[in-house]
Amino acid sequence: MAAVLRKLIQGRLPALAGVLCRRSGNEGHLFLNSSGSTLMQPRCGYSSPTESVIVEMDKATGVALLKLNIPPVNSLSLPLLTELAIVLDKLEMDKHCRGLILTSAVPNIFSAGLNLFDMMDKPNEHYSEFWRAVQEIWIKLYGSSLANIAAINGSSPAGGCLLALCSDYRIMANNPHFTIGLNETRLGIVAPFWFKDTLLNTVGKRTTEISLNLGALYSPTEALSLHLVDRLVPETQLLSAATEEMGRWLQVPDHARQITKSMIRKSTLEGLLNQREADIKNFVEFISRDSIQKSLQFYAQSLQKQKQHIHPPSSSCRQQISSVTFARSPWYSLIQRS
Ligand SMILES: CCCCCCCCCCC/C=C/C(=O)SCCNC(=O)CCNC(=O)[C@H](O)C(C)(C)COP(=O)(O)OP(=O)(O)OC[C@H]1O[C@@H](n2cnc3c(N)ncnc32)[C@H](O)[C@@H]1OP(=O)(O)O
Repeated sequence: MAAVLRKLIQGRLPALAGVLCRRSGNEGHLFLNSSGSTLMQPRCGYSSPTESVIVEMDKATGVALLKLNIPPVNSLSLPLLTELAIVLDKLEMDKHCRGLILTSAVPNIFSAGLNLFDMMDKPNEHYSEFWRAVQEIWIKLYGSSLANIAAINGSSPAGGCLLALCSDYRIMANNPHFTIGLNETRLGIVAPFWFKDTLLNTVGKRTTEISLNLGALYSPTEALSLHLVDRLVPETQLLSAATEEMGRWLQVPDHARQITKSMIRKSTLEGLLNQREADIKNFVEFISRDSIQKSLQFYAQSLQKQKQHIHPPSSSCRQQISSVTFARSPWYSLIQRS
């Protein structure tokens, strides 16, 4: 079974594998730049603010801390997804790496989900390439043989929530301004079946039904009560809590944990692996419809407008606006009763 998981992961993006550069003089740190070309060039200074995926490897424990670093909101664009795929391959192939903690280097945002502009006003070839990259990340993360903990240090809508759902365990910073959930229907789009399956496997059918249909975004406290996340901690303790939790997962022999994980996730993974091309075709057909494009444009504009109403838009104020707009969910009480 572990071999099945490994096979799922290896052999994808083979041309890109192995091009990570290791920072000389700072052992165990991998840094990638959002420009594909720089990936090929070993560099000695990596403190530029344009680093989009940062990996800090603790060689003593074999735990990699992976930080998404694309301000302002860590939206999952095609270049970011491509880089992330390379990093995940590299970590999977590193025999010393046993665990992965996924978090964000951007204050208050874990990830804003898929980059809206990769789904708007583009040729079908772009949609197709973009969706393949989204699939790839899900396959790698959901099928990862590593113990994987999400340290959710900010808002995490839609694709951001999906990233967190791929982990084995989710710890969220207990900040009432943060929200998490699959809110796709609020944008006039539809979460594909494998987003749905990932949520279903985590929170069960009734909560999935209500959450997905209504596009609900939850506060950390709500998310905990629905088992969308496993634990809340004060923001300042998030990384230490994730590290401590990782210790618990790494006490289990890797092969036993990997085979168990594979047994539980294999059929869900195969659901997509067996029909990737059809899923890409569906996505392209759906996203290129005029009505869907209009919905996305309207939504993207509404994000802009929220800011225009406030002068000047302090970051704490903007955070509150987003929370009020998307998070307060009257349907939450329905779930509580169900
Ligand atoms: C038959 C069925 C077939 C089905 C086939 C499949 C169908 C399609 C499936 C598609 C699945 C989609 C998944 C997704 O992930 S869609 C993305 C959803 N994301 C969101 O809804 C989040 C939107 N953003 C926010 O709510 C807030 O930005 C956030 C709470 C994350 C942060 O708030 P804050 O106030 O701090 O920041 P701003 O809102 O001011 O944003 C700053 C700038 O960032 C831009 N932005 C925000 N989110 C995105 C994004 N997702 N993509 C690109 N850009 C984004 C925002 O516009 C601001 O830009 P400017 O500074 O230029 O104004």
